[in-house]
Amino acid sequence: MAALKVSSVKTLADQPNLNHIPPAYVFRTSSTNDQGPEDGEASEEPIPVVDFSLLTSGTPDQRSRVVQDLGYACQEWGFFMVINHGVDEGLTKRILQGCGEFFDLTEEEKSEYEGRHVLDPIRCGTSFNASVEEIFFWRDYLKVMVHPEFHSPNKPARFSEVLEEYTKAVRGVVRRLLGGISESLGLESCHLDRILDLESSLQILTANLYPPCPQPELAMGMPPHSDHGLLTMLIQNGIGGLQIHHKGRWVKVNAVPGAFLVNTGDHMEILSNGKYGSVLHRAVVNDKTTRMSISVSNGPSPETIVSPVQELLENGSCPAAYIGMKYKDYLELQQSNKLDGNSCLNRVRI
Ligand SMILES: O=C(O)CCC(=O)C(=O)O
Ligand SMILES: [Fe+2]
Repeated sequence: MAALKVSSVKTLADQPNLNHIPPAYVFRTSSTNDQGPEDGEASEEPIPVVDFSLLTSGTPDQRSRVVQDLGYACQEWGFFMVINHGVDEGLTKRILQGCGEFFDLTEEEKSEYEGRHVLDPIRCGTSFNASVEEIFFWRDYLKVMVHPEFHSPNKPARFSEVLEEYTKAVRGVVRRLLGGISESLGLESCHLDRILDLESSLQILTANLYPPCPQPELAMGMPPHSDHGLLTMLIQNGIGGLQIHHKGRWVKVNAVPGAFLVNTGDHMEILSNGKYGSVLHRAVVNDKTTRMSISVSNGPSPETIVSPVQELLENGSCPAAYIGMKYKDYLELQQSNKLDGNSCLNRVRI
């Protein structure tokens, strides 16, 4: 029997006089709300900031300080903001606008990109994996694989040029950051680039749309999860909602305007043998404004088998804590299941 199609949250939120969310969207009940640190009120704390310009053109001293900052941010937080990254502000505006226009296409136009399989290069839909979920998230999405092979929906007009330009610029920043992170692990700066075959890195852009929700305290935009890949680079339309899990608490991310919000992914945890843990994060919704975020996941090449870096295992004195798995296979496993914490990592933990 064909699965029942779940309509977009955008369509739902556009209904006049929507005062309640349908029961299928109730993620939290008042009895599970604010119960302890797992679901408690999010706090505000200063989050690590990395000045990218010092990594690329600072003095040797400044550079080594940034490498240290990166190591600290990856080890203690799994999250940091990147400022002075050199990606043109106009380009960032255009990609946000282009993704907004994609969500504004008619349902019929968008249905061309629904996708049948989780590894289809272009997919749009609602929630995370509506075919296996009982509770839906207050989120619509567009996912596009942009590297090593470039794909793009052919609407809206000129979207594909902006998509290509933006994701290429992000790849440049990611490669330099990974060079710094490689050094922070005591490796040569090109080490990760080489063993992960970053020339053919798999890069996926995901646009997330969170329309205003009449009962934001009951719904969830994206539940707690970790990302596949090495680094996820996120921007948003000026509206907050991202929270990260830090030392047992949820921390609200108050973004520095123009900064990239960067989090470590599962494959960073695997290759660093657990030193740089993949951070849990979630997106909450609000009842006033549509929030949009664009996350770009950056992984190794699809064929790379990711396992802990040999040099970090210190000749057997520190045993590998993860088995190797091909990145493409891990991705398929993660995308085919429900979004549930970092449960996919358990499949490769020894
Ligand atoms: O919208 C956000 O802030 C988070 C999005 C996210 O976690 C993702 O796309 O993986
Ligand atoms: Fe995420």
